Amino acid sequence: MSQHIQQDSLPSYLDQQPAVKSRFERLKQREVVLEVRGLHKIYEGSKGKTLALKDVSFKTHRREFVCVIGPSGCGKSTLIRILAGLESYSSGQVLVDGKPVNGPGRDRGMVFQGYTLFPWRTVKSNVMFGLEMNNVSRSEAAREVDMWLELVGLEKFADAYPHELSGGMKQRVAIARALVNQPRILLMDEPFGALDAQTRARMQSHLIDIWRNIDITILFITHDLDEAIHLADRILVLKAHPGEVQELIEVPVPRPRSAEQFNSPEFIATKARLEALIHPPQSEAEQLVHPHMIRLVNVNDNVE
Ligand SMILES: Nc1ncnc2c1ncn2[C@@H]1O[C@H](COP(=O)(O)OP(=O)(O)OP(=O)(O)O)[C@@H](O)[C@H]1O
Repeated sequence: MSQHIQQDSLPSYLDQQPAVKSRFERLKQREVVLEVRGLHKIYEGSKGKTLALKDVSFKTHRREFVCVIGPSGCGKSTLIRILAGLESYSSGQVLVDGKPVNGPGRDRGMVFQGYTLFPWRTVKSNVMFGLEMNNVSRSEAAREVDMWLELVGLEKFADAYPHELSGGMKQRVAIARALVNQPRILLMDEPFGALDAQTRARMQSHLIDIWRNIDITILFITHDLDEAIHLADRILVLKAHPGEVQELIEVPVPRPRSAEQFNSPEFIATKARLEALIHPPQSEAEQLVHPHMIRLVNVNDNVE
């Protein structure tokens, strides 16, 4: 497919091929695993109150892959921390399988951007941690851990320590650790944000493989529009100040997904829509506002 598809010859991101359309119809008939209703979050800080989330509502169906994107400060991390039960909310409801979320629970696994492994524990012992917390017997835990390490392709590194692993491998351990409790939802906050481009692409396909093979619903935060389109069934687009739902986009790119699709008309049309939502053209007045640049040190040479 040509890299240079003219914007005006693009299909609409709302157009869906029959296979994509029927997949969404089936998806919407699956049970709702996560429901967020009228969620508000107000932070009270030294500078007064910040309305971080305003009336956020959406539903996620079983085995759906939802990505959340939006400009910096739109409340993505606040949202995922509330869903994980790590942050309180001011009003609204968060329901997992119809039950209100009041704190962290086994039904939700979490993977963060930073490497959050315990450096003094081996890979196996890191993955076992979640099971120990839930009082699973050692023999059962060992069996479970072996299975999950195999799923993320790290069985040969079971006895390695985190400092012996690459960034991608550490995130695979973090994924195994989140999945070992067999949660209903995997909450991922920019999990591949610190990886180099090649490792990131490999981790994306790996995550798709895992998701296809197990009964898991994924909510994945990213800044990267390509990543969101490549991974998601639907993309929740938030806007900032206050963080509100702008649109919930059904990604028209067929599955199975592959790197070749990055240049397909559906992909490009979806990306153009996301860009228009996230980086709307600046008004003339806004364009005129430049930060005041001051020269802090004496420099004589001209760099241009
Ligand atoms: N603990 C806090 N106290 C006060 N305000 C906060 C706190 N945490 C976040 N905020 C504010 O809430 C809003 C949403 O922040 P949040 O970190 O959730 O956004 P984000 O979309 O994840 O940002 P980024 O993409 O830059 O990580 C911002 O205006 C932020 O300044």
